[in-house]
Amino acid sequence: MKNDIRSIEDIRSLVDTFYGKVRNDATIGPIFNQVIEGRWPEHLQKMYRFWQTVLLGEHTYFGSPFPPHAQLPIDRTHFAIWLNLWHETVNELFNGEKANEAKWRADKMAAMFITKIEYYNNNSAARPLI
Ligand code: HEM
Repeated sequence: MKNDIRSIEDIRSLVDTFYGKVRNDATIGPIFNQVIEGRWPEHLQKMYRFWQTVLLGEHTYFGSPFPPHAQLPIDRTHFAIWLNLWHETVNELFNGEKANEAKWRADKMAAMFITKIEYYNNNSAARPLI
């Protein structure tokens, strides 16, 4: 029986397993690796803080999630792969309310990112403020 996401150790295991899959994905892996290069440890630390804040209510992430994505060569097909790997990872490791919330939050954030990216692509003069 799988447990729910309850601690920072759970968040680390979720994030590490997920980005392990992301890095190996033929479509989205190279996009991450090109931008992040040798900064994977920092990126993972940041993502622990992000999900710790979102899921555990422990406010360790102070940032703006969208701007780093604004100029990436990504569209809904990339987000579909990202979300598929995220759902797969959450389901493999956890079960419960927080696990469901992790999937729901990612779905919502991805939808918001896609809306913004498509908007900026169609309005080349506009620049993301936040
Ligand atoms: C195919 C889809 C995605 C790609 C290619 C992508 C890629 C990236 C990259 C390259 C960075 C910047 C890393 C750096 O330079 O340090 C980043 C940061 C981040 N991503 Fe994504 N991402 C994707 C989807 C998502 C989704 C769906 C979420 C939310 C659930 C998300 C949340 C974040 C957050 C919170 C950061 C840190 C922002 C900050 O600097 O404070 N990403 N992502």
